[in-house]
Amino acid sequence: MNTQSLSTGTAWAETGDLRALMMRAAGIRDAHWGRTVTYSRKAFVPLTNMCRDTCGYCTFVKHPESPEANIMTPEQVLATAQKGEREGCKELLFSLGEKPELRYEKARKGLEKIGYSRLTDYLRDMCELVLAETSLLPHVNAGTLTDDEIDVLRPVSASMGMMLETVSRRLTRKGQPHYACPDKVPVQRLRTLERAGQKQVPFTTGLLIGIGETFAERIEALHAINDAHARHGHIQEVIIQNFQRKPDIEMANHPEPALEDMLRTIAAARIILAPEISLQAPPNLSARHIAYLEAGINDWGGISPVTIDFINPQHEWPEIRALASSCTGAGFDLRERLTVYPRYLTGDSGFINPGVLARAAGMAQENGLARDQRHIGETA
Ligand SMILES: O=c1nc2n(C[C@H](O)[C@H](O)[C@H](O)CO)c3cc(O)ccc3cc-2c(=O)[nH]1
Ligand SMILES: C[C@H]1O[C@@H](n2cnc3c(N)ncnc32)[C@H](O)[C@@H]1O
Ligand code: MET
Ligand code: SF4
Repeated sequence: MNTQSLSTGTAWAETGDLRALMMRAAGIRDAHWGRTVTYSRKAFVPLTNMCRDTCGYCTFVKHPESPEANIMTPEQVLATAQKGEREGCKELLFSLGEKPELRYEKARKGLEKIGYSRLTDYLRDMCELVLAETSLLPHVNAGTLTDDEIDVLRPVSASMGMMLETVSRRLTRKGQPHYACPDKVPVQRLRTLERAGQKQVPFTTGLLIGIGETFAERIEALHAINDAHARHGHIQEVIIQNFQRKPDIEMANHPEPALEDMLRTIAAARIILAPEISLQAPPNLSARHIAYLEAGINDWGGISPVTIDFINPQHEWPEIRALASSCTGAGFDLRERLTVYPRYLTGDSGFINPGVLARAAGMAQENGLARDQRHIGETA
């Protein structure tokens, strides 16, 4: 816990000298993670774009009446997974809308047609299919989860995640991005974080920057994440994601966060969070990724050689070799990692279902990812 932030409010990060702040954060990163920056080679499966929420920034979601609304078939899921496998992916990222069947008759019918009454059960079976038919490790990003949903998904996934995004209740009011989004009520997000910890799921979370939150609210969110981690040890990584403007969203005219704002938030995150929590910012969202390294990140998240980023489709993934050479230019080695971090892969960690753990630990050993991840130049 950073006591300075508690005793002097947020001015130390919000208005203090930016260079000094970044250097302090980079020092913490260097001490724990060295000059290595990682990524996970993944294939992306947007299992469904139907969702009971209507976040003002989301371009991914489609109304069930829209001709673009869909649920991927098992054949489509498997085809994407196999394509990923052929390209050397080790992670299968399921990212999807939340509980559409609870709001829309049409979504309920769509699920019924394929034999399910609940999206989570279909997701579970698709994770199982990927485990049975490919070598990939499923990572589940399905938003808020109940105790029961975590129990259902835990045996068939290596790790899970949910962006906390914000702790601001103000953003759920009319006219705000989280208005009428039951899964974006901060207390529900915080409960999911806590449940994942209680159930020992290696967990990814993060902040969405620039949707109307104050700097103080970001600091509050970082402390909430760190406190949950202090209780359970389950937070493997925190993503600092900038809001991306797109023409087809409610927030089409909302400004994107400035680079300085991102850098201050990244540095504050590195200072507040326990050092073993990996700090991630997406490379495809900004041409400014070198500055993110200088502000203290050590990870780029999942990068796909086979699928587009369905959440921010206007941005292409950086070609992995090109990213490697720009990292080298900045004094960093780009290395691959698994979706789940090495500290959860010991037999007695208590995290991860034993079958999936055995597979992940085997993959880590085989590929030299158990500790110090493999250098990109040796793999490509
Ligand atoms: O390509 C993306 N991957 C996203 N990922 C995936 C992430 O890049 C990697 O899959 C994880 O780092 C695990 O390796 C998320 C995972 C979560 O658990 C929670 C939120 C996200 C958000 C994104 C995202 O916006 N775009
Ligand atoms: C998977 C994650 O993607 C994030 N997400 C959704 N829409 C956007 C956007 N326009 N810009 C940046 N991030 C976004 C949400 O925070 C979600 O949790
Ligand atoms: N619906 C989930 C969330 O918002 C995950 C994917 S968002 C495209 O957290
Ligand atoms: S961001 Fe996630 S929860 Fe919000 S509308 Fe999009 S899919 Fe649904």
